[in-house]
Amino acid sequence: MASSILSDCSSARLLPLRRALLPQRAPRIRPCPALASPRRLLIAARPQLFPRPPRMDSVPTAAAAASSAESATASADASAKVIDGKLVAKQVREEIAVEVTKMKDAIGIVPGLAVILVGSRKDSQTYVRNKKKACEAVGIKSYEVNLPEDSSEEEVIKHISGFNSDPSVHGILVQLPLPRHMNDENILNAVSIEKDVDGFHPLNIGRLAMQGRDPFFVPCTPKGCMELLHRYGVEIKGKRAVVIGRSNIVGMPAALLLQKANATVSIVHSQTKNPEQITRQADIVIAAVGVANLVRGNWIKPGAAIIDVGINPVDDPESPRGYRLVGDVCYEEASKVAGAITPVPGGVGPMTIAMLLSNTLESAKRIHKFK
Ligand SMILES: NC(=O)C1=CN([C@@H]2O[C@H](COP(=O)(O)OP(=O)(O)OC[C@H]3O[C@@H](n4cnc5c(N)ncnc54)[C@H](OP(=O)(O)O)[C@@H]3O)[C@@H](O)[C@H]2O)C=CC1
Ligand SMILES: Nc1nc(=O)c2c([nH]1)NC[C@@H]1CN(c3ccc(C(=O)N[C@@H](CCC(=O)O)C(=O)O)cc3)C=[N+]21
Repeated sequence: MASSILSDCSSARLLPLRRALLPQRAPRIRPCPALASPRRLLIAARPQLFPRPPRMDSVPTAAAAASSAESATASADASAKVIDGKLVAKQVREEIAVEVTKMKDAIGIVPGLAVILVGSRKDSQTYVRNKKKACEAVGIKSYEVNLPEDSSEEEVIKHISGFNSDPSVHGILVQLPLPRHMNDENILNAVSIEKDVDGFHPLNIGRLAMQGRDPFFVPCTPKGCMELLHRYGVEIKGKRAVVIGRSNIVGMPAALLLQKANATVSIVHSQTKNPEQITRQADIVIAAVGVANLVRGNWIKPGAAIIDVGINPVDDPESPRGYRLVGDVCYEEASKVAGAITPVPGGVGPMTIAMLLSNTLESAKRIHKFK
């Protein structure tokens, strides 16, 4: 039966349609062996992960965060706390909306975000549309430029330069991936670091990596992961963390942030031997790979906090879209072992957009010296 096959982490299939939409990434999905029974022993041994209530002391926050932790659910045999990114992102957006209004009333400035999209990938168009909607909802002004797939680097850079010198724009985002003929580095380098709300400029990444320096902006997805850990009261200092994936936009900055927060960090990548064994030592796992259900239940230390960044479309004839999204972590298995876990969808994704709004507000405040 299709539905039971799809609920099994071992047999979800990457959607062929989406395969065509992901030219820079080969389809990656792990057929997994049947569940081994010893994992069940781990469940009994699961220690207490959350000795204290969730903290709410970082990005603008509200009492609602407490209710997010309280609303964390546990299904019949899945006992991990659900880290509800959708709910936290909503709270963050509400807090940003308040700040935007305050700023507008006090100094007449409305934060502005410019998004540049090159080409016509359906997934990128959807992301850009969602970003625009999110901006509108909190009162941030959005500017959008759509360029054809065969545009030159110079054309893209011309638009970036225009936004760099436009005082109504406080944040600039170039949607990735760019067409193959373009050099990402040349383009990302052209964004003024003061407006680099994605945090992808090499100088921002360099500052993130250095002791005693701070970047202008922290990349949105890793920032969202950290925010979820903070808001759910997951202790980071002195803990062992494993980041699976080392991309410039997620894995690498996530590892830097965990390290800055005083975790002891290991990075697992495509050439790592024994990734299961390394991951099993972690109190905190951030998975950012792009392989559906790569991380199985037996990779996880009982009680660990799992942040699943992966967004992988898999066939689902029962879903209206014909596919559904799953993470890099086999949720079904992991939620029986972990102490807390983000779902996909509804985990890190909505936080990425919320952090983009947060970075745009932060930029406008900094540029206009508004506290
Ligand atoms: N939720 C959100 O907001 C966001 C979600 N994403 C999703 O996160 C996932 C990762 O994205 P991104 O970082 O851009 O992907 P990349 O393809 O750029 O990087 C993937 C990383 O995973 C590593 N990797 C690949 N295969 C394995 C494996 N079998 N075992 C261990 N490591 C492996 C690669 O290693 P190596 O370096 O050796 O090649 C690489 O470092 C995707 O599913 C993407 O859609 C991305 C951005 C935002
Ligand atoms: N310059 C740039 N900055 C980015 O931050 C960037 C990018 N390029 N290119 C693509 C990736 C991917 N990304 C996501 C954002 C939101 C969701 C998201 O909201 N996902 C929903 C599901 C959405 C759905 O149902 O389709 C969720 O996980 O709940 C996912 C992925 C940002 N990225």
